[in-house]
Amino acid sequence: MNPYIEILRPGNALMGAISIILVALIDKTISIPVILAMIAVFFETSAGNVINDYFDYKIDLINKPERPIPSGRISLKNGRNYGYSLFAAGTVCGFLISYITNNWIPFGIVLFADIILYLYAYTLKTTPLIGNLTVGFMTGFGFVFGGFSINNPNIIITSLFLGFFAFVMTTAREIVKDIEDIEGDKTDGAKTLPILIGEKKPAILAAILIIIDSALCPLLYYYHIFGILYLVVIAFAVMLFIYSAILILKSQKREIAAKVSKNLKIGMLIAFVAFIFGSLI
Ligand SMILES: CC(C)=CCC/C(C)=C/CC/C(C)=C/CC/C(C)=C/COC[C@H](O)COP(=O)(O)O
Ligand SMILES: CC(C)=CCC/C(C)=C/CC/C(C)=C/CC/C(C)=C/COP(=O)(O)OP(=O)(O)O
Ligand SMILES: [Mg+2]
Repeated sequence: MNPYIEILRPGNALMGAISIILVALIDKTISIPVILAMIAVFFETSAGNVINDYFDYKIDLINKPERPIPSGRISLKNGRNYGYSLFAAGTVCGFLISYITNNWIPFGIVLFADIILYLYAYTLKTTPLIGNLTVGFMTGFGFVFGGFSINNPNIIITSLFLGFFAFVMTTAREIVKDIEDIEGDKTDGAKTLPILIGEKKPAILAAILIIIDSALCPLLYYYHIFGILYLVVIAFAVMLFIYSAILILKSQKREIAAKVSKNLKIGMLIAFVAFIFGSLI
């Protein structure tokens, strides 16, 4: 794959863009602001990933040497400038949404995302739990950004609901990823939770977050945000989430953490499908 595409982590960027569609599906609208919001989140998620790899150069030489920057396929300078360009493109999209809708909250949200995603990569990532909460919050905030871009009060409230679930599950996955990356993070002096208090307690915290999200997700049906098909499909995601929670409680070995991280990502994708089916029936 072209390194300038690979470094975007296009799968994640697409997931971020799809989170906007999921909100728009509930409102059953597709508009220029919605399309611009999808593009904005794609660019902001991509920018966050690129600037993250720029600052993670030393860690990734150990943890992920095959990535574009540590492998030398993209120079540090080009990686930095590429990240800045993506932030600029996302910001322009945010400005256009606000200009079209005459509502300056979306533009404000994108400017906030520019700052937070840069700060995460530059420093927040190495602070215990704050880094995990930052990524979780920004992931959930993508849904809220979609709600404000549609600018319908009912949808804004629903987007907050969806954002909460994304926030909790992504935070849990970030903690699991820190357990997986503990060796590389140690070389960079990162103060992640597993480095500070060992792997067991972070594993318990991640499992609690996963179980909370899984226990509360039927509320999206109970409050009529999604129809009955949502319940049928989300059941498969919940089974995978619960299985992941049990796995990480039983063992915090790197390969188990990697497997749990992958399972949680798959569960998130199944949750996306549940949201889509739940919006239709
Ligand atoms: C129980 C329930 C309803 C859960 C909902 C979970 C849900 C829908 C989560 C949404 C996640 C989302 C919108 C992700 C978008 C982009 C993304 C993957 C953001 C976080 O990525 C950061 C991560 O560290 C990237 O690492 P990797 O995936 O290993 O490249
Ligand atoms: C609210 C708006 C306008 C956009 C939201 C944009 C979204 C969805 C952001 C989600 C959070 C995100 C993509 C963060 C990027 C930084 C990142 C890749 C975090 C994980 O990096 P590390 O902790 O270094 O782990 P790895 O690099 O090993 O994956
Ligand atoms: Mg990184």
